[in-house]
Amino acid sequence: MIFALDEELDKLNIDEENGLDPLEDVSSIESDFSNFPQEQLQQQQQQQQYIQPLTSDHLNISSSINSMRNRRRSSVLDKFSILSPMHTRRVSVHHHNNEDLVKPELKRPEGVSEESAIDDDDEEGIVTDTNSKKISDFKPIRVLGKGAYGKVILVKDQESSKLYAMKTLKKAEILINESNVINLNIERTFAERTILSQLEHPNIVKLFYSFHDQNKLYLILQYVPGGELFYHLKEYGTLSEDIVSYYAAEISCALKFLHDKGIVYRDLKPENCLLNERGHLILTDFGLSKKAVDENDPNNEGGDSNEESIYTLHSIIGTPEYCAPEILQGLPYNKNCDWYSLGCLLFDMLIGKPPYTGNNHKIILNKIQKDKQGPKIPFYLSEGMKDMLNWLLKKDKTKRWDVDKYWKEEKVTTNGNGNKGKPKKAGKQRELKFQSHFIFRKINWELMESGDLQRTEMGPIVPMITDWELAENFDEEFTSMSYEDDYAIDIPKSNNNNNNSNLDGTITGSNGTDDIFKGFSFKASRSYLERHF
Ligand SMILES: Nc1ncnc2c1ncn2[C@@H]1O[C@H](COP(=O)(O)OP(=O)(O)OP(=O)(O)O)[C@@H](O)[C@H]1O
Repeated sequence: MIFALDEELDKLNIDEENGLDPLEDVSSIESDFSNFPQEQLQQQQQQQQYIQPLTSDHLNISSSINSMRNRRRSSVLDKFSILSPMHTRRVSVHHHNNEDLVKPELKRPEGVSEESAIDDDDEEGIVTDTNSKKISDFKPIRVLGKGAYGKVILVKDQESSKLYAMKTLKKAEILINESNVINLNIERTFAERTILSQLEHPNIVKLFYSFHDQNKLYLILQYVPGGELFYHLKEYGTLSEDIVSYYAAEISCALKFLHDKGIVYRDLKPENCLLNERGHLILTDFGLSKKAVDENDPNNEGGDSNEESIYTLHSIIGTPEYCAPEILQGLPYNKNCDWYSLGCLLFDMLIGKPPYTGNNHKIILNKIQKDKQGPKIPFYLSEGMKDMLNWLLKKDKTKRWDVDKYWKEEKVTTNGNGNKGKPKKAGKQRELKFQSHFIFRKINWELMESGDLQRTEMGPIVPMITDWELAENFDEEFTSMSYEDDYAIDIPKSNNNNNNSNLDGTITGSNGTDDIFKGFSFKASRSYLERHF
């Protein structure tokens, strides 16, 4: 369901309902933490190298909040019936009869070849649709989660006994939709496989294989056994500032990495943040991510006019409670929207709900617009945290912290006069370097950015795992589900009965989907597989 928000979310406005207002307006807080003594920071960092593993003191148990926390899925394209501003890709809201359905011209997204791999330096890196893995290579164990187009199942490689998370997507669900959404669905499906096949980052889920058969598409992903951050938030209610700062740093590293590659993530929310066995945060679900054209790239010769620039994306997409206001308004946006979503996620972790909630995007947008001074932030948060939230949650994107630009202090910090370069605020844009912010005083950015920290240290919440196959950190709502429907091995129908299927599962024929999913299969290079297992 698209932008379908649980009505229960409104009930989370417990403070308003009870006449209590623990929130204060801190929009005027623009304190500059650049003056925090650096030596003291470094000393602190050395002493307390990383944040200590979780103790009960770290957790602000809030049963009233956690009992009401509701899952917000699925985040797909919004169907804007009322708002239809300029630059908005309009998506129809009414249902068609089959006869009325105008079959769109289906096309594989630009840039997706029939063969692909992470490296081409070893021959295993290149696969075609016919020699990739197949469903029968994996034994299903249990369901881990459920998305818009299928389930995510914990599977075991029959040959190696390694565990993976297998994301299944039903072709019919992708294709049987309102006609003008189909191409966007296909684009979304390919985007996830293409983007993930090109990434390698310690805080981003790894894709090892992808393939398809007659009815489904499969992504064989790294199994992240610690479950969703959502699951842990549901358990604990809210988290301490130390823990939140740690996750903020890990998510920021992943977002910055994506942005540097021209990718906007667009779907940051606790359901898409998983914890690995060491308690580090792993971003998953790249179905809404977009690799956009860099207008400044001299190699970009204009290209397809349908391509959206990284500087100006228009699709209305995401989960409204974590969406930047410009997206909700249907205005052009850029990678800066991910930093607003980070603000919403931090707010949620600290307070128990995102800054604005409501039954639909319009209610949320109204609330954002009504709140001239920005969201109300509780008085009990530290000044540093208030400052961070305030700068990320600026509704005017031109005033929002441009984290990509002001990411970190360059190595040489002296200006022409030999004075130490001092971060400053100029006009309305914040020029303080993100990594130097007070809330990150305990983070060793160098280790984190290199991935060494994730390899050698535990994160702040180390999930309880007695047996990886039990998937103990996943909601029973999912683990108790049947996987029969999503795992069924398709027996391709023979070619001479006009049923449009080939032995490799690709569809050919006159059903309008000719070869549309061809090129979906992928196998990571041998070196990549060896590095991660
Ligand atoms: N690599 C993984 N390891 C463990 N669990 C996973 C993994 N990937 C996904 N999951 C689980 O499955 C759930 C659904 O996965 P995902 O968000 O990728 O599906 P989706 O179809 O894109 O969902 P949505 O429709 O909500 O966007 C996740 O929230 C998570 O609980």
